[in-house]
Amino acid sequence: MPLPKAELHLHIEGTLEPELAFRLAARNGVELPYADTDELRKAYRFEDLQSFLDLYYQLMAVLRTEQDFEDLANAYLERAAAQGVRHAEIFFDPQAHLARGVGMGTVVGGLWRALGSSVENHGVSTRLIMCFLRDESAESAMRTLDAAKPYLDRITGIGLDSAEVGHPPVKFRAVYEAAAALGLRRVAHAGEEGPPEYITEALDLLGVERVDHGLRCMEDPELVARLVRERIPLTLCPLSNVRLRAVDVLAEHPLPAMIDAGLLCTVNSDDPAYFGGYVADNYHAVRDALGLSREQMRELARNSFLASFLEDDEELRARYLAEVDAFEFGQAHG
Ligand SMILES: Nc1ncnc2[nH]cnc12
Ligand SMILES: [Zn+2]
Repeated sequence: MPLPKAELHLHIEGTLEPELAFRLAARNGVELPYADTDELRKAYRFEDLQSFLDLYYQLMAVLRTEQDFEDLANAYLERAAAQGVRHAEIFFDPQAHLARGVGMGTVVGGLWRALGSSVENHGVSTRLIMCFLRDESAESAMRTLDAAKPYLDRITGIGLDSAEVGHPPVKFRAVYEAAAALGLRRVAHAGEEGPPEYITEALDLLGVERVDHGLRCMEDPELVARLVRERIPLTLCPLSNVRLRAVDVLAEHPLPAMIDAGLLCTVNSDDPAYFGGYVADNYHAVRDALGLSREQMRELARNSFLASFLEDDEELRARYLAEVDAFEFGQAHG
């Protein structure tokens, strides 16, 4: 049995495995510029965030109907459950679909058909977080928030993703204010490729409660001290960082230094279909490459539930935390 955990940084479109991509392409009459799944997999060599995003947006062309989004989410939830995920806060990128003529109702409706029955079907509780693409305009983000208004009963929060450098958080101040007024929780990618100042901006100008990645905070000791003091969770994605060259090799990942600094670190998979592993694979990879102890692994799992948006169900959070505390590690821990 795997260590119970929450996954807090997971792009549902990044769970599109090559086999499912080809199945949906055939179902929808979409032609992919790859002969087969092997040839597609060979394209999974990335230089940086942008080279990954190019493929990530290209493959989304196969997602067209509610059924497609439901199938995508169910495939993820099934894999996540097998990896010990008890709770998942799932990102989606509506602008990437709206731009292709796929409506908000199709995306949210399809995802919800899987998420709404996930506790019964997979034993995984879920929340949905709508991300804005930071390389699109602030006006487009505001229009997207408007388009989401009929669906806010199913959307817990907002996030900010896509190409980071050159698109500082300040650009989205107004839309974050509007989202906060609607009662939405706020997170943002910051400090993945962008500088530590973007993390500070996300905190001060967007009011984020969690920072996605936040890796580059380590370049600014004062920022680290603040993140520790304010107990701001970071959703780290170690295999993603290696694949997108934010770190050279896993053995050089700053996770141990971040834990030692007292940061509230969590481990997540980001876009597991593209980066070579789901969330337990990330836990195991850092355990092996960085020599994390059993108690550090348990702490990461505890942190994932502490950092989750379960304020509306503290009983459930307490139950998950008790599961982590009671977990008995096997030979290969975690
Ligand atoms: N790692 C990542 N960073 C920014 N945007 C993303 N969209 C999907 N994965 C992402
Ligand atoms: Zn991400």
